[in-house]
Amino acid sequence: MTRLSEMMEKQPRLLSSKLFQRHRQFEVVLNRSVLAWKEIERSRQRSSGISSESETAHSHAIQVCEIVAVRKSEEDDQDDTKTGGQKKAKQRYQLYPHAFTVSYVRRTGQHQWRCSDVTFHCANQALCEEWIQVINEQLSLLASRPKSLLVYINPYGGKRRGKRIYEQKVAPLFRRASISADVIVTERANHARDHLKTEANLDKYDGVVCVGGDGMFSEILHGLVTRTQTDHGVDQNQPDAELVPCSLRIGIIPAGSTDCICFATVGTNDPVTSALHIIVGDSQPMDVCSVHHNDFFLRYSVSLLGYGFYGDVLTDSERKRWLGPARYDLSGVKTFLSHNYYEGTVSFLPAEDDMGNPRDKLQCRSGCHVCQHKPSSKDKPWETSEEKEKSDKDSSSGWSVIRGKFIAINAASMSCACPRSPKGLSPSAHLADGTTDLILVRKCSRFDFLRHLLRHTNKEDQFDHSFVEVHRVRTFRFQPRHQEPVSLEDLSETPKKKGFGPICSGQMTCNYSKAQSSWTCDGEILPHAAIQASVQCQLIRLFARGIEEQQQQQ
Ligand SMILES: CCCCCCCCCCCCC/C=C/[C@@H](O)[C@H](CO)NC(=O)CCCCCCCCCCCCCCC
Ligand SMILES: Nc1ncnc2c1ncn2[C@@H]1O[C@H](COP(=O)(O)OP(=O)(O)OP(=O)(O)O)[C@@H](O)[C@H]1O
Ligand SMILES: [Ca+2]
Repeated sequence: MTRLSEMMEKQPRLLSSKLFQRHRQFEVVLNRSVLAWKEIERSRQRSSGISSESETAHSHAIQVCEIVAVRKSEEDDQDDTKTGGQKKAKQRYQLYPHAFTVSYVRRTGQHQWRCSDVTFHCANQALCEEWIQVINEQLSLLASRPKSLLVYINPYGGKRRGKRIYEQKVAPLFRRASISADVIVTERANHARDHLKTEANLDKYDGVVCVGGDGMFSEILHGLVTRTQTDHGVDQNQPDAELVPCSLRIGIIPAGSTDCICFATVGTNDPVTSALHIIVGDSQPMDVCSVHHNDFFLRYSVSLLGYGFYGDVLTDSERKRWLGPARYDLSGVKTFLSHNYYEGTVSFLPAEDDMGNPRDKLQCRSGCHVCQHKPSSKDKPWETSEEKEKSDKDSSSGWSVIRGKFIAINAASMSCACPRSPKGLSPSAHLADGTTDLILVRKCSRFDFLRHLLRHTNKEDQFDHSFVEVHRVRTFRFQPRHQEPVSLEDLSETPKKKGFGPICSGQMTCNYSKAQSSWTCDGEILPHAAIQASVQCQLIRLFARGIEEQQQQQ
């Protein structure tokens, strides 16, 4: 076949017909990108001088790429039967028994999507079949849509509703869109990760879906990234290794406690919305931060890598798993009252100036320009501030070094927006820019820290405090103080950690050598306090499109 005839073959056919919907006649047009229908009666009224006010209400357009499926209608598909007009529907069905139903994405506000149906009646069977065939031809040209998925369900995540959510809300939509799914209900923690790492035949699939929370997503991330590196002979233990991006996209059906990754990539944590993003084949690249201790790989992070406050909250909340999502609030209050601080040294390599900065109020949204701009060199540092203490070696290589007493050290590779904090830990962090926002909260009063925390829940700037600084970085290191060579002067200082009430209490004692917190890495506790973290730009892709700027109500 010649190239021209090949191209002709791939060109979708266009259609235009007069079809019926309810008791009205519509001009229905399908072109390359849009299916549109407009009521014929109303247009005539307009041309005869009668008000055309209601015309827009009766003219609709949907993007072909947002059509879920088309099928031959059953009698039940008649719109009027649902709205009580059974008699009319029956009459029309007898008059025009040949009908087809198009299922499509409808936006309902708050970034939520729903699957809606519209049914068109045709004058004859051939026309009806032609419409179904042409719409299906168009859908088959959408190459980014998955046909086959591997689904892992955590039956114990969040409020333990994962299985029900999948069976009742997601599986019917996948069936409607002719997506085949192999489902594995996990039997233990790390079941999904281990299966992906070694057993799963990934050639069969166009994507992997997890039904659960951020912990379950983390399992899929680790399974898929590790599998990809193994297949390509890349050693994850080398902090400088150039990791190979994963070819399969990941879908998240939210059914967990925090669902921060779903929330920050879709704008809501709603299972039906996520299922529809998978069906239409959306693709959102995402940064992954690799975390090492010396030359030993620890974990990957996509959301929050936190030491001090959040590390302590997570450590405490692990013992309260039975409480479900409320465990974070209880441990949060307890940790807040403990008011601990930790000493150490943070070194980081700042991102270039043109990568924006965490306080520029440029939020990462669908089609984000910052994320589309790929830096030419990873090593060009931005200018470092004078206040920072720098060793000769470090200043020459572009590293900034900050030594201090910190209540929290947080690295947010994405905004970390979630229902608890709708704008997130770093509202202007980007999903796929190859950087993480490093937030340092220095020792301050309880009252000041509370003011800072509260700003995560309102519109005020949580970085606008003298004790908070934030840097956009490509890589950073942390060294807790007690692991550094200790000078006599250091030893004469007071203990580095204070508790609430009795000074020696809880998980830590006043023992100087234990004055450390732990890192929480997307909700998992790391076994080492001294770490090195590097952002791997766009290592994975999700079935998402980022948060949409404007809600088009339909
Ligand atoms: C006064 C209200 C202040 C509210 C401040 C809320 C800030 C919340 C920021 C949430 C950031 C979540 C980042 C998500 C990370 C996920 O990868 C991870 C795995 O699911 N989840 C957590 O680490 C789970 C982290 C959960 C952290 C909950 C922290 C709750 C703090 C409550 C402090 C109460 C102080 C009360 C004083 C009277
Ligand atoms: N069958 C299982 N039994 C026990 N634990 C499991 C099972 N399957 C997965 N897990 C583990 O459960 C943990 C929590 O899962 P998930 O993220 O789905 O729910 P969650 O309640 O939101 O937790 P998180 O707050 O960590 O996001 C995960 O770390 C995962 O490894
Ligand atoms: Ca990022």
